[in-house]
Amino acid sequence: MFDAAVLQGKRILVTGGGTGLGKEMAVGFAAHGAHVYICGRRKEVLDLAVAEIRERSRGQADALIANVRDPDSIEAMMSAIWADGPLTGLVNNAGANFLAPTESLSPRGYEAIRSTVMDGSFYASVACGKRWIAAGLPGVIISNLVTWVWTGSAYVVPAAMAKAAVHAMTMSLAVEWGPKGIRVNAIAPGPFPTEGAWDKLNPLAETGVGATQADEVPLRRFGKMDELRNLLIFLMSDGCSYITGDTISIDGGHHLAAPSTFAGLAKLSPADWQRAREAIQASVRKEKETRSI
Ligand SMILES: CCCCC/C=C/C(=O)SCCNC(=O)CCNC(=O)[C@H](O)C(C)(C)COP(=O)(O)OP(=O)(O)OC[C@H]1O[C@@H](n2cnc3c(N)ncnc32)[C@H](O)[C@@H]1OP(=O)(O)O
Ligand SMILES: NC(=O)C1=CN([C@@H]2O[C@H](COP(=O)(O)OP(=O)(O)OC[C@H]3O[C@@H](n4cnc5c(N)ncnc54)[C@H](OP(=O)(O)O)[C@@H]3O)[C@@H](O)[C@H]2O)C=CC1
Repeated sequence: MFDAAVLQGKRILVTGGGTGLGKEMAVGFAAHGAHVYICGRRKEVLDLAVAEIRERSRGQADALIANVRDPDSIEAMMSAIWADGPLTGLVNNAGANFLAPTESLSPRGYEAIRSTVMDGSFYASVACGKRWIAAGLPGVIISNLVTWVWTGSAYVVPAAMAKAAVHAMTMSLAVEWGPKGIRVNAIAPGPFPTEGAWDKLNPLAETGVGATQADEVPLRRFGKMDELRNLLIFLMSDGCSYITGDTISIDGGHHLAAPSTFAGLAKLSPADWQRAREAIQASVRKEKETRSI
Protein backbone atom coordinates (compact mmCIF):
# COMPACT_ATOMS: atom_id res chain seq x y z
CA MET A 1 0.00 0.00 0.00
CA PHE A 2 2.89 2.36 0.79
CA ASP A 3 6.29 2.95 -0.76
CA ALA A 4 8.75 0.81 1.23
CA ALA A 5 10.80 3.96 1.99
CA VAL A 6 7.88 6.13 3.12
CA LEU A 7 9.32 6.34 6.66
CA GLN A 8 13.01 6.46 5.65
CA GLY A 9 14.97 8.57 8.15
CA LYS A 10 12.24 8.42 10.81
CA ARG A 11 13.09 7.31 14.36
CA ILE A 12 10.02 6.12 16.22
CA LEU A 13 9.49 4.95 19.81
CA VAL A 14 6.57 2.57 20.48
CA THR A 15 5.91 2.22 24.21
CA GLY A 16 4.78 -1.28 25.13
CA GLY A 17 6.15 -2.39 21.75
CA GLY A 18 7.32 -5.77 23.01
CA THR A 19 3.93 -7.45 22.62
CA GLY A 20 0.55 -7.24 20.92
CA LEU A 21 -0.47 -4.21 18.90
CA GLY A 22 2.71 -2.27 19.72
CA LYS A 23 4.93 -5.00 18.27
CA GLU A 24 2.79 -5.16 15.12
CA MET A 25 3.02 -1.39 14.64
CA ALA A 26 6.79 -1.56 15.16
CA VAL A 27 7.08 -4.19 12.39
CA GLY A 28 5.13 -1.87 10.06
CA PHE A 29 7.29 1.18 10.81
CA ALA A 30 10.58 -0.74 10.48
CA ALA A 31 9.47 -2.39 7.22
CA HIS A 32 8.92 1.10 5.77
CA GLY A 33 12.37 2.48 6.57
CA ALA A 34 12.07 3.76 10.15
CA HIS A 35 14.47 2.93 12.98
CA VAL A 36 12.12 1.63 15.67
CA TYR A 37 12.61 1.69 19.42
CA ILE A 38 10.37 -0.33 21.74
CA CYS A 39 10.14 -0.27 25.52
CA GLY A 40 8.56 -2.25 28.32
CA ARG A 41 9.37 -3.79 31.69
CA ARG A 42 10.42 -7.32 30.64
CA LYS A 43 13.91 -7.72 29.13
CA GLU A 44 13.35 -11.22 27.80
CA VAL A 45 10.09 -10.23 26.10
CA LEU A 46 11.76 -7.15 24.56
CA ASP A 47 14.80 -9.11 23.32
CA LEU A 48 12.57 -11.65 21.59
CA ALA A 49 10.42 -8.87 20.13
CA VAL A 50 13.44 -7.00 18.70
CA ALA A 51 14.65 -10.19 17.02
CA GLU A 52 11.17 -10.81 15.59
CA ILE A 53 10.73 -7.20 14.39
CA ARG A 54 14.14 -7.24 12.65
CA GLU A 55 13.39 -10.61 11.06
CA ARG A 56 9.88 -9.74 9.84
CA SER A 57 10.65 -6.19 8.68
CA ARG A 58 14.27 -6.56 7.53
CA GLY A 59 14.61 -3.17 9.23
CA GLN A 60 16.14 -1.55 12.30
CA ALA A 61 14.84 -2.11 15.84
CA ASP A 62 16.19 -1.66 19.36
CA ALA A 63 14.70 -2.10 22.83
CA LEU A 64 15.01 -0.26 26.12
CA ILE A 65 13.72 -1.30 29.52
CA ALA A 66 11.47 1.43 30.90
CA ASN A 67 8.46 1.80 33.16
CA VAL A 68 6.14 4.47 31.73
CA ARG A 69 4.54 4.93 35.16
CA ASP A 70 7.85 6.41 36.38
CA PRO A 71 8.91 9.80 34.91
CA ASP A 72 12.57 9.19 35.83
CA SER A 73 12.54 5.92 33.93
CA ILE A 74 11.10 7.72 30.87
CA GLU A 75 13.72 10.47 31.10
CA ALA A 76 16.53 7.90 31.29
CA MET A 77 15.14 6.13 28.21
CA MET A 78 14.77 9.36 26.21
CA SER A 79 18.31 10.47 27.12
CA ALA A 80 19.66 7.11 25.92
CA ILE A 81 17.76 7.37 22.63
CA TRP A 82 18.64 11.04 22.03
CA ALA A 83 22.32 10.20 22.59
CA ASP A 84 22.11 8.48 19.17
CA GLY A 85 19.87 11.14 17.63
CA PRO A 86 16.41 12.67 18.07
CA LEU A 87 13.22 10.67 17.72
CA THR A 88 10.86 11.88 14.99
CA GLY A 89 7.79 10.06 16.34
CA LEU A 90 6.26 8.57 19.49
CA VAL A 91 3.44 6.06 19.87
CA ASN A 92 1.87 6.02 23.34
CA ASN A 93 0.78 2.39 23.22
CA ALA A 94 1.67 0.90 26.63
CA GLY A 95 -1.56 0.03 28.40
CA ALA A 96 -2.96 -1.68 31.45
CA ASN A 97 -6.46 -2.93 32.00
CA PHE A 98 -8.50 -5.65 33.66
CA LEU A 99 -12.18 -6.39 34.05
CA ALA A 100 -13.60 -5.66 37.50
CA PRO A 101 -16.80 -4.39 39.08
CA THR A 102 -15.87 -0.80 39.90
CA GLU A 103 -16.96 -1.04 43.54
CA SER A 104 -14.39 -3.85 44.03
CA LEU A 105 -11.40 -1.75 42.89
CA SER A 106 -8.81 -0.71 45.47
CA PRO A 107 -6.97 2.62 45.12
CA ARG A 108 -3.89 0.63 44.00
CA GLY A 109 -5.89 -1.17 41.32
CA TYR A 110 -7.18 2.17 39.97
CA GLU A 111 -3.72 3.73 40.22
CA ALA A 112 -2.05 0.86 38.31
CA ILE A 113 -4.26 1.54 35.29
CA ARG A 114 -4.42 5.34 35.50
CA SER A 115 -0.69 5.76 35.95
CA THR A 116 0.16 3.50 33.00
CA VAL A 117 -2.33 4.94 30.54
CA MET A 118 -2.78 8.58 31.50
CA ASP A 119 0.47 9.47 33.32
CA GLY A 120 2.63 7.31 31.02
CA SER A 121 1.25 8.94 27.87
CA PHE A 122 1.69 12.42 29.37
CA TYR A 123 5.26 11.84 30.61
CA ALA A 124 6.39 10.30 27.31
CA SER A 125 4.73 13.04 25.24
CA VAL A 126 6.30 15.82 27.29
CA ALA A 127 9.70 14.12 27.29
CA CYS A 128 9.64 14.13 23.47
CA GLY A 129 7.84 17.46 23.05
CA LYS A 130 10.26 19.48 25.18
CA ARG A 131 13.23 18.06 23.26
CA TRP A 132 11.63 18.81 19.87
CA ILE A 133 10.71 22.34 20.95
CA ALA A 134 14.18 23.06 22.37
CA ALA A 135 15.81 21.88 19.13
CA GLY A 136 13.24 23.51 16.81
CA LEU A 137 12.39 20.09 15.34
CA PRO A 138 8.99 18.80 14.16
CA GLY A 139 7.54 15.63 15.68
CA VAL A 140 4.56 13.28 15.56
CA ILE A 141 2.74 11.81 18.57
CA ILE A 142 0.10 9.10 18.17
CA SER A 143 -1.70 7.65 21.20
CA ASN A 144 -3.38 4.25 21.10
CA LEU A 145 -6.78 4.79 22.73
CA VAL A 146 -10.06 2.82 22.47
CA THR A 147 -13.58 3.66 21.33
CA TRP A 148 -14.66 3.96 24.99
CA VAL A 149 -13.38 7.56 24.79
CA TRP A 150 -16.77 8.20 23.12
CA THR A 151 -18.98 5.53 24.71
CA GLY A 152 -17.41 4.85 28.12
CA SER A 153 -17.55 1.20 29.24
CA ALA A 154 -18.86 -0.55 32.32
CA TYR A 155 -16.41 -2.84 34.20
CA VAL A 156 -13.26 -1.16 32.79
CA VAL A 157 -13.92 2.30 34.24
CA PRO A 158 -10.33 3.35 35.12
CA ALA A 159 -9.16 2.46 31.58
CA ALA A 160 -12.09 4.29 29.97
CA MET A 161 -11.35 7.35 32.16
CA ALA A 162 -7.61 7.32 31.52
CA LYS A 163 -8.01 6.88 27.74
CA ALA A 164 -10.52 9.75 27.70
CA ALA A 165 -7.91 11.90 29.45
CA VAL A 166 -5.38 11.10 26.71
CA HIS A 167 -8.06 11.94 24.11
CA ALA A 168 -8.26 15.38 25.79
CA MET A 169 -4.46 15.62 25.80
CA THR A 170 -4.45 14.88 22.06
CA MET A 171 -6.80 17.75 21.23
CA SER A 172 -5.10 20.14 23.65
CA LEU A 173 -1.49 19.52 22.64
CA ALA A 174 -2.38 19.59 18.93
CA VAL A 175 -3.33 23.23 19.44
CA GLU A 176 -0.53 24.16 21.82
CA TRP A 177 2.27 22.47 19.84
CA GLY A 178 0.84 22.87 16.31
CA PRO A 179 2.68 26.16 15.71
CA LYS A 180 5.92 24.35 16.61
CA GLY A 181 5.37 21.70 13.91
CA ILE A 182 4.36 18.90 16.28
CA ARG A 183 1.34 16.86 15.19
CA VAL A 184 -0.66 15.03 17.89
CA ASN A 185 -3.23 12.39 16.91
CA ALA A 186 -4.76 9.23 18.35
CA ILE A 187 -6.34 6.02 17.15
CA ALA A 188 -9.30 4.25 18.76
CA PRO A 189 -9.18 0.55 17.87
CA GLY A 190 -12.04 -1.87 18.27
CA PRO A 191 -11.26 -5.51 19.05
CA PHE A 192 -7.88 -6.78 17.81
CA PRO A 193 -7.37 -9.98 19.86
CA THR A 194 -4.01 -10.15 21.66
CA GLU A 195 -2.88 -12.42 24.47
CA GLY A 196 -2.24 -9.48 26.82
CA ALA A 197 -5.67 -7.92 26.36
CA TRP A 198 -7.74 -11.09 26.13
CA ASP A 199 -6.20 -12.59 29.32
CA LYS A 200 -7.33 -9.47 31.21
CA LEU A 201 -10.58 -8.71 29.41
CA ASN A 202 -11.96 -12.11 28.40
CA PRO A 203 -10.66 -14.48 31.07
CA LEU A 204 -13.70 -16.83 31.16
CA ALA A 205 -16.27 -18.18 28.72
CA GLU A 206 -18.87 -16.12 30.62
CA THR A 207 -17.02 -12.83 30.05
CA GLY A 208 -17.33 -13.04 26.27
CA VAL A 209 -19.62 -10.06 25.61
CA GLY A 210 -19.77 -7.20 23.08
CA ALA A 211 -16.36 -5.58 23.55
CA THR A 212 -14.37 -8.73 22.78
CA GLN A 213 -16.75 -10.35 20.27
CA ALA A 214 -16.86 -10.05 16.47
CA ASP A 215 -20.49 -11.01 15.85
CA GLU A 216 -21.91 -7.54 16.55
CA VAL A 217 -19.18 -5.61 14.73
CA PRO A 218 -20.93 -4.22 11.62
CA LEU A 219 -18.08 -5.61 9.48
CA ARG A 220 -18.57 -8.98 11.32
CA ARG A 221 -14.93 -9.63 12.13
CA PHE A 222 -12.03 -8.57 14.34
CA GLY A 223 -9.49 -6.04 13.13
CA LYS A 224 -6.43 -7.25 11.23
CA MET A 225 -2.90 -6.20 12.16
CA ASP A 226 -2.17 -5.12 8.57
CA GLU A 227 -5.07 -2.67 8.76
CA LEU A 228 -3.73 -1.25 12.00
CA ARG A 229 -0.21 -0.95 10.56
CA ASN A 230 -1.52 0.89 7.48
CA LEU A 231 -3.26 3.53 9.60
CA LEU A 232 -0.20 4.04 11.80
CA ILE A 233 2.22 4.30 8.85
CA PHE A 234 -0.11 6.84 7.22
CA LEU A 235 -0.40 8.97 10.38
CA MET A 236 3.35 8.80 11.01
CA SER A 237 4.26 9.72 7.41
CA ASP A 238 4.72 13.17 5.90
CA GLY A 239 1.85 12.43 3.51
CA CYS A 240 -0.85 13.50 5.95
CA SER A 241 0.84 16.47 7.53
CA TYR A 242 -2.42 18.48 7.78
CA ILE A 243 -4.01 15.95 10.20
CA THR A 244 -3.66 16.88 13.85
CA GLY A 245 -5.79 16.76 16.99
CA ASP A 246 -7.87 13.87 15.70
CA THR A 247 -8.79 10.52 17.22
CA ILE A 248 -9.50 8.08 14.39
CA SER A 249 -11.55 4.94 15.06
CA ILE A 250 -10.50 1.66 13.48
CA ASP A 251 -13.23 -0.67 14.70
CA GLY A 252 -15.35 -1.91 11.79
CA GLY A 253 -18.11 0.44 12.99
CA HIS A 254 -18.31 -1.35 16.38
CA HIS A 255 -18.91 1.70 18.59
CA LEU A 256 -21.59 3.06 16.28
CA ALA A 257 -23.55 -0.19 16.66
CA ALA A 258 -23.21 0.24 20.45
CA PRO A 259 -22.22 -3.22 21.79
CA SER A 260 -18.55 -2.28 21.95
CA THR A 261 -18.45 -2.21 25.77
CA PHE A 262 -18.65 -4.67 28.65
CA ALA A 263 -22.27 -3.71 29.51
CA GLY A 264 -23.28 -7.37 28.95
CA LEU A 265 -21.35 -8.42 32.07
CA ALA A 266 -24.22 -7.27 34.30
CA LYS A 267 -25.31 -10.93 34.14
CA LEU A 268 -22.22 -12.21 36.03
CA SER A 269 -22.67 -13.52 39.60
CA PRO A 270 -20.27 -12.65 42.46
CA ALA A 271 -18.83 -16.17 42.11
CA ASP A 272 -18.22 -15.59 38.39
CA TRP A 273 -16.44 -12.33 39.22
CA GLN A 274 -14.25 -14.11 41.78
CA ARG A 275 -13.25 -16.68 39.14
CA ALA A 276 -12.60 -13.91 36.61
CA ARG A 277 -10.38 -12.10 39.12
CA GLU A 278 -8.40 -15.28 39.85
CA ALA A 279 -7.91 -15.96 36.11
CA ILE A 280 -6.76 -12.36 35.47
CA GLN A 281 -4.38 -12.42 38.42
CA ALA A 282 -2.85 -15.71 37.23
CA SER A 283 -2.00 -13.94 33.95
CA VAL A 284 -0.52 -10.97 35.85
CA ARG A 285 1.59 -13.32 38.05
CA LYS A 286 2.97 -15.05 34.94
CA GLU A 287 3.99 -11.69 33.42
CA LYS A 288 5.52 -10.44 36.70
CA GLU A 289 7.85 -13.45 36.93
CA THR A 290 9.73 -12.09 33.91
CA ARG A 291 9.68 -8.35 34.71
CA SER A 292 13.17 -6.80 34.75
CA ILE A 293 12.10 -3.64 36.64
C1 LIG B 1 -12.89 -3.27 22.22
C2 LIG B 1 -11.76 -4.00 22.89
C3 LIG B 1 -11.00 -3.04 23.72
C4 LIG B 1 -9.78 -3.58 24.31
C5 LIG B 1 -9.08 -2.46 25.03
C6 LIG B 1 -7.83 -2.92 25.60
C7 LIG B 1 -7.28 -2.24 26.55
C8 LIG B 1 -6.02 -2.65 27.18
O1 LIG B 1 -5.33 -1.83 27.70
S1 LIG B 1 -5.55 -4.24 27.12
C9 LIG B 1 -3.92 -4.24 27.84
C10 LIG B 1 -3.81 -5.40 28.66
N1 LIG B 1 -2.43 -5.51 29.10
C11 LIG B 1 -2.06 -5.21 30.32
O2 LIG B 1 -2.85 -4.86 31.19
C12 LIG B 1 -0.59 -5.32 30.57
C13 LIG B 1 -0.14 -4.54 31.78
N2 LIG B 1 -0.86 -4.99 32.97
C14 LIG B 1 -0.32 -5.09 34.20
O3 LIG B 1 0.82 -4.75 34.44
C15 LIG B 1 -1.18 -5.67 35.30
O4 LIG B 1 -2.29 -6.32 34.71
C16 LIG B 1 -1.76 -4.60 36.29
C17 LIG B 1 -2.62 -3.57 35.57
C18 LIG B 1 -2.57 -5.33 37.36
C19 LIG B 1 -0.66 -3.82 36.97
O5 LIG B 1 0.29 -4.61 37.58
P1 LIG B 1 0.98 -4.14 38.97
O6 LIG B 1 1.25 -2.71 39.02
O7 LIG B 1 2.14 -5.04 39.18
O8 LIG B 1 -0.16 -4.35 39.94
P2 LIG B 1 -0.52 -5.42 41.05
O9 LIG B 1 -0.49 -6.81 40.54
O10 LIG B 1 0.29 -5.11 42.27
O11 LIG B 1 -2.01 -5.00 41.29
C20 LIG B 1 -2.33 -3.64 41.59
C21 LIG B 1 -3.69 -3.62 42.23
O12 LIG B 1 -4.65 -4.05 41.26
C22 LIG B 1 -5.50 -5.07 41.85
N3 LIG B 1 -6.00 -5.98 40.85
C23 LIG B 1 -5.30 -6.67 39.94
N4 LIG B 1 -6.13 -7.42 39.22
C24 LIG B 1 -7.36 -7.20 39.66
C25 LIG B 1 -8.68 -7.70 39.30
N5 LIG B 1 -8.81 -8.56 38.32
N6 LIG B 1 -9.76 -7.24 39.97
C26 LIG B 1 -9.61 -6.31 40.94
N7 LIG B 1 -8.41 -5.81 41.36
C27 LIG B 1 -7.32 -6.27 40.70
C28 LIG B 1 -4.53 -5.79 42.82
O13 LIG B 1 -5.24 -6.51 43.79
C29 LIG B 1 -3.74 -4.62 43.42
O14 LIG B 1 -4.46 -3.92 44.40
P3 LIG B 1 -4.23 -4.19 45.98
O15 LIG B 1 -4.79 -5.57 46.25
O16 LIG B 1 -5.00 -3.10 46.65
O17 LIG B 1 -2.76 -4.12 46.24
N1 LIG C 1 -6.12 -5.45 21.74
C1 LIG C 1 -7.15 -4.65 21.51
O1 LIG C 1 -8.19 -5.10 21.00
C2 LIG C 1 -7.09 -3.22 21.83
C3 LIG C 1 -5.98 -2.65 22.43
N2 LIG C 1 -5.96 -1.29 22.65
C4 LIG C 1 -4.78 -0.67 23.22
O2 LIG C 1 -3.63 -1.17 22.61
C5 LIG C 1 -2.53 -1.09 23.53
C6 LIG C 1 -1.81 -2.41 23.52
O3 LIG C 1 -2.70 -3.44 23.95
P1 LIG C 1 -2.43 -4.97 23.58
O4 LIG C 1 -1.34 -5.07 22.60
O5 LIG C 1 -3.75 -5.57 23.25
O6 LIG C 1 -1.99 -5.57 25.02
P2 LIG C 1 -0.57 -6.01 25.60
O7 LIG C 1 -0.81 -6.42 27.01
O8 LIG C 1 0.08 -6.99 24.68
O9 LIG C 1 0.29 -4.68 25.54
C7 LIG C 1 0.53 -3.85 26.62
C8 LIG C 1 2.00 -3.47 26.57
O10 LIG C 1 2.23 -2.38 27.47
C9 LIG C 1 3.42 -2.64 28.19
N3 LIG C 1 3.34 -1.98 29.48
C10 LIG C 1 2.36 -2.12 30.43
N4 LIG C 1 2.66 -1.40 31.50
C11 LIG C 1 3.85 -0.78 31.22
C12 LIG C 1 4.68 0.10 31.97
N5 LIG C 1 4.35 0.49 33.21
N6 LIG C 1 5.80 0.55 31.37
C13 LIG C 1 6.15 0.15 30.13
N7 LIG C 1 5.40 -0.68 29.39
C14 LIG C 1 4.28 -1.14 29.95
C15 LIG C 1 3.48 -4.15 28.34
O11 LIG C 1 4.81 -4.62 28.51
P3 LIG C 1 5.43 -4.99 29.97
O12 LIG C 1 4.38 -5.71 30.74
O13 LIG C 1 6.62 -5.82 29.62
O14 LIG C 1 5.83 -3.71 30.59
C16 LIG C 1 2.93 -4.61 27.00
O15 LIG C 1 3.95 -4.75 26.06
C17 LIG C 1 -3.12 -0.70 24.88
O16 LIG C 1 -2.93 0.67 25.11
C18 LIG C 1 -4.60 -0.99 24.68
O17 LIG C 1 -5.40 -0.18 25.49
C19 LIG C 1 -7.00 -0.47 22.34
C20 LIG C 1 -8.12 -1.00 21.78
C21 LIG C 1 -8.25 -2.40 21.46
